Amino acid sequence: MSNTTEEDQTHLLLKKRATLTAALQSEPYDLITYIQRAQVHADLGYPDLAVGDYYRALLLTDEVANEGFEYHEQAVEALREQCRSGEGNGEGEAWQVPEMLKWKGDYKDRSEGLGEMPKSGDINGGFTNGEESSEAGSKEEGRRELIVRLASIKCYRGLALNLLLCGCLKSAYDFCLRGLAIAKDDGYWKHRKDYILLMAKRRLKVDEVDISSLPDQGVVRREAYPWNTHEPDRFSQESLDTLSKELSVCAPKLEVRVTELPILLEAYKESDNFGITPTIKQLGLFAKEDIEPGEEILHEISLLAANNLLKESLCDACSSSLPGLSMDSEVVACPDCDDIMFCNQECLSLAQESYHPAVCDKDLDTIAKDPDPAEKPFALYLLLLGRALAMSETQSIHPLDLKEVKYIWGDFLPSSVNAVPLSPSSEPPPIWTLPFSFAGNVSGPLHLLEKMEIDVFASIDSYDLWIFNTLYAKFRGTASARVNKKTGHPEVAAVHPLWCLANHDCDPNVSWEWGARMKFWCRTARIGGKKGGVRKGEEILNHYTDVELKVKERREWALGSLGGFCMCDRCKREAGDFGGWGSMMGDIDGICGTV
Ligand SMILES: C[S@@+](CC[C@H](N)C(=O)[O-])C[C@H]1O[C@@H](n2cnc3c(N)ncnc32)[C@H](O)[C@@H]1O
Repeated sequence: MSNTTEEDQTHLLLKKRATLTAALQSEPYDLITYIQRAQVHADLGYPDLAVGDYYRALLLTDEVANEGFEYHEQAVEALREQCRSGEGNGEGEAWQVPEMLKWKGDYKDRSEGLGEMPKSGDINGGFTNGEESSEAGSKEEGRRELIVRLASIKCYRGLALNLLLCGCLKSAYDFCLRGLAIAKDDGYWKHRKDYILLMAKRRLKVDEVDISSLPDQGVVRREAYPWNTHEPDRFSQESLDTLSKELSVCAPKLEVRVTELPILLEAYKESDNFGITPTIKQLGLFAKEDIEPGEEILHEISLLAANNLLKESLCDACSSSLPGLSMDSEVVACPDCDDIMFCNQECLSLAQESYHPAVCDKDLDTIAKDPDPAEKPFALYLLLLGRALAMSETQSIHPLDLKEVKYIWGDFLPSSVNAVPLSPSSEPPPIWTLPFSFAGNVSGPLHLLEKMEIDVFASIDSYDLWIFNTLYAKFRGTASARVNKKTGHPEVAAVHPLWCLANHDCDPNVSWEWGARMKFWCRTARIGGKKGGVRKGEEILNHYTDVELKVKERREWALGSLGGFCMCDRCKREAGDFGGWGSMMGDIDGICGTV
C-alpha cells in the first residue's frame, strides 16, 4: 500500500473516531457505539484503546442485563434505539440484531457455533425463545437477551485479541475463559487460548507454562495522540513565560530554557565513540544568578503525590512522615473522613482546594495499598493517576490541563513512528514503550472513578483511556520515588512539575532528598571532590540515580527515566575505563529513586 493511501486511510479512520466519540458524548450509554469505536481504534493500530472501549461496552452489557444496575434504563434505551430496524425515530421494529453483531464466520466455520445460541433459525435473527413466546414482553426480553449475549461475546473476543496484541497474556486468557463460559463449544476460544499459551512459552522461553504465571505487563504506543488538543508547544514563548512565572515564586535564581540533549539509545552503538550523537530539543533549568554551595534552590510542594502504605502515618497531601502525636503537634485530620491525616492546617487547606473533596469519605483508602512487592511501582503509578483524577474533579479542570501535568515531558514518539503499518507486507514492527496492563490502565482507573462516584460512561471527555495513557507517559518520565532503605521498594512517589524540568548528569551540581518533604539544594562538592556551586548561566544538573553506584548500575537504574543509557561525560569516561559497555538491557522501572 502506498504511503498516500495509508495516510488517506488513517485520515478517514481518525474522522470516524471523532464522529463516534462525539456520538458517545451525546449518548454515553450506547454499547454499540463503544464497540464501533473499539473497532476503529483497532484498525488505527491502538489495541490498548480498543481494549478500553470493549471493556466499557462489556460493562454496559451488564447494565442492560441487570435491572438493579445504576444505568440500566439508559443502557436499555440506547440499545433499543440501535436495534430498531428501519429509518426514523422510534418508528421501526424493535430489537433487531445490529449488523455489526451478526455472525460473519470470521473464525473458521460457522458450524463451530456459538455454543448454546439459538438452535433453530438463523443466528443473525433466530430468536428462538423470543419468537416462540406468546407474550410480547417476554418476546422482547428474549430478543434483548440474545443481543446482549452476542454483544458480550463480541466484547470478550475483542478484549482477548487486543490484550494479546498489547502483550497482556494473563488478562487475554481470562477473557477467553469468560467468553468460553457463555459460548461453550465455540472453537474460537480454544484456538485463541492455545495461541496465548504459545506466545507465553516464547516470551518466557519455556516448554510448559503455568496459567497463573502468564505475563500480564505489556507495552503500547507512547505518543501525543493525533486528537490530543491539550498538549502545549513546550518551546513557545508563551509556555516558557508561564513556567518562568511559576519558577520565580519557588526558585527565584532559576529559569527554564530550551536546550539540546543527546538522543539516548538502549544499546551500545559504535558511532557513539566518534561523537556523532544526534540531539533533540528539550527543556532544562539554568541558573539566573550564582548559587552558593549548600544553598536551597527550590521550594516546591507538590500535591501530585501518592504512597502505597496502608498503615503508615504519612500526610495525605504531601506524603511527608507525620511526627508522633504530642501537645504541640500541628497534625490535623480531615473533619469529614476517618483516618486521613495532614501535617498541618496548611496541608489540609491545600488538599481541600486541590483534590480532597473528590475522595473525601469515599472509601478509596485501601485501593493499591500494601501491594505485592513486584506490584509496588505499578501501584504507585495507579495511585498517582488517581490523585490526578481527584485534582481534575475537584478543580473542574481537564486532567491534561492541570498545572502539575500540562508542561511536563512525556517522552512521546511521533505517531508516524509508532504506527502499525496498514499494509500486510510492511515492516519493521513498531517500537512501543509505554508500559500497559489491564488492571493499571483500564479496570483500575475506572474502579477509582466509580469510587469517586463519577459516571464512567458520561465522562469520557475527561476520563477516556487515551487520557490515562497520556498521564502515565508523563508520570513515567518525571516521577521521583522514595525508596524504603531496608526493603529497597518504592513507597512514595511524586511529580514536582518544576523540579522535573532539570536534566540528569552523573556528576550533578544539585541534590534532592526525601526527608519530611522533598528538599532541593546546591551540592557542596562535585563527584571527585571539586567544590560545589553553580555559576550564572550554567545548567542545573540533577541526578536520577544514586551517583555513588558504578557506571553499569547507574546506567541500568536511570534507563527507565532517561529513556536510554546515560551519555554524560562521567559515564562515557568510566565506561571506557573498564573497556566497554557490556550488555545493559534490563527491565528497569522509570521511577527515579534514592537507593
Ligand atoms: C525529567 S525530564 C527532564 C526535563 C526534560 N528535558 C524536559 O524537556 O522537560 C527527563 C527526560 O529528559 C531527558 N534527559 C534528561 N537528562 C538527560 C541527559 N543527560 N541526556 C539525555 N537526555 C536527558 C530524557 O529524555 C528524559 O526522559
